[in-house]
Amino acid sequence: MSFLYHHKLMNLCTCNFSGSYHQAAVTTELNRQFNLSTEHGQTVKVCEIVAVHKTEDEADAQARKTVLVVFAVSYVRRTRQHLWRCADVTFHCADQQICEQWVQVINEQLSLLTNRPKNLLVYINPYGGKRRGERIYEQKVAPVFRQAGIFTDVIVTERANHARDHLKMEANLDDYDGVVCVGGDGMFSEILHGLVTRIQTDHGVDQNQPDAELVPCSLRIGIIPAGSTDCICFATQGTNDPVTSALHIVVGDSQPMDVCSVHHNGVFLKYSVSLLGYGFYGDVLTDSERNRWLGPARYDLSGFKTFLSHNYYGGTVSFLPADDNVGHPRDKLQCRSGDRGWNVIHGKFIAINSASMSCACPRSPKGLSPSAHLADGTTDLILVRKCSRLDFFRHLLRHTNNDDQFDHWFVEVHRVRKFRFEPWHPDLAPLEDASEHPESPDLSPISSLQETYDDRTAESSWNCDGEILHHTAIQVSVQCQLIRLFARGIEEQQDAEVAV
Ligand SMILES: CCCCCCCCCCCCC/C=C/[C@@H](O)[C@H](CO)NC(=O)CCCCCCCCCCCCCCC
Ligand SMILES: Nc1ncnc2c1ncn2[C@@H]1O[C@H](COP(=O)(O)OP(=O)(O)OP(=O)(O)O)[C@@H](O)[C@H]1O
Ligand SMILES: [Ca+2]
Repeated sequence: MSFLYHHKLMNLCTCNFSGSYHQAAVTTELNRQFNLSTEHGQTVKVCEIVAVHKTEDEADAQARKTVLVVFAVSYVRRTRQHLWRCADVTFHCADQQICEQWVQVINEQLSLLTNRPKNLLVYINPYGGKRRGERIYEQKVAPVFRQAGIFTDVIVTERANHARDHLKMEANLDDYDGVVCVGGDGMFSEILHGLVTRIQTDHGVDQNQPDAELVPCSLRIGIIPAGSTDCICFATQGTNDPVTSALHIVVGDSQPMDVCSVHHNGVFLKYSVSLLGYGFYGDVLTDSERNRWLGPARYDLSGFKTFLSHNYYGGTVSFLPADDNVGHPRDKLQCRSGDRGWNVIHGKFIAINSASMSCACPRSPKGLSPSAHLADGTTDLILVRKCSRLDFFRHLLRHTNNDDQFDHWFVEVHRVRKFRFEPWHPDLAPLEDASEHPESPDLSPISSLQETYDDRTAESSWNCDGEILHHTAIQVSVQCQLIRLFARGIEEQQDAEVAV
């Protein structure tokens, strides 16, 4: 008998068997990666099969006037730009027993994939982004989970911090293999805080100790993008598409990720996984909160306004470079305990950004720091000093094209493990910043906007993954691989099939 590839009636390669086809042979075939040898040479890996099920194909059976048994394999198909879709390939055969054997063996093989989640706790923010969280989940994600046989408990949040508090205090984490967040970066931040805090509490770890060794979370987090920026989702899978996210969850992907802990004078403030931004991105966020009703467009409006304000802020940044532990045999640094190798920079800054991942998002497909790594225990500290509006505009523009946004006299970038920021105290602030470029004329005529601006007293706020921090003096420390996502990082572009 032969298995027929639906529509094109292709023989399933090496499966042209007659008589009884015993289970071991089927397993061997599967172990050989389940080759659907079509004219396109397509291969489906067992680990990318979503589900297998017997189906009816009466119309086809009538047309051929034979009784055909049919089973369908749903699998992950890559389309363009890191988009994944669930595709079906249907097999026909005349022998019911063989058909059942195939279904059984494929299911057995799938059950051996222990990285796949079986029970998930899902939180939906109905107010994130364009307020489509519930619809996105019901229409695009729930059917994929159902098909893959995943059980879910779904909670639609009723207030801000509902998900965080539920995870922190109520949820029975033993019941689940993962937590799914339907929303944007702010909603992800809730899940992150709920989960990390819960694990530390359960293990008696005090988060207020900046040097505490935090306990990594065993539960993975899935992100179904339904927010305004969706940077964490975009930067970890290359697209902000709900179906793609659902499929990364189904196949049980695992991507470790660094988390920055932020303290103020020894008191824990927040965790961050993407952007910690003072100055420009802090001001954009503060302004945008007043215009939440505008949805994602609020960031463009506030970005434009903040750009025109052209504020800069005095302060001192100290950081511990990532390569400090390497040293040099002639650096005269003897082996002693305590913090060594801290660099200190005083200056007036338009922006101080710490990017723990690329922060790629639809607004900036390569992100704030295109080469930042997700799980290397470091964050990229980007210092944008006071410069003209035109220069800052050029710098921003380079986030949208292939030019190097760090290649400006007023921008420097350091890969660090820890950093601190201290705003200048008004009485102690130097009158002039020696680091300013001698030739940095402000070419724009908008200086009247700054009449009341005093850079010795002005303070910005920190944008911590889209949440405002209420302290400006902060200490930041990267916690290497504290959490894991249902993701695999951005895949090298493969020869994607064109969607039909
Ligand atoms: C000339 C065009 C330049 C466009 C430059 C775009 C750079 C965009 C870089 C985006 C980086 C996002 C980092 C992710 C941060 C998230 O944790 C956080 C929470 O979701 N999102 C934001 O804070 C939301 C941050 C949103 C920031 C939007 C900034 C828009 C700037 C617009 C400047 C306009 C200048 C026009 C002059 C004529
Ligand atoms: N039921 C709710 N009512 C009001 N606010 C909520 C509710 N559930 C969650 N939130 C809060 O809504 C805020 C924004 O949510 P979310 O991150 O999902 O969308 P966004 O801000 O539009 O997107 P992004 O963070 O990607 O820019 C979060 O800070 C979250 O705490
Ligand atoms: Ca990193």
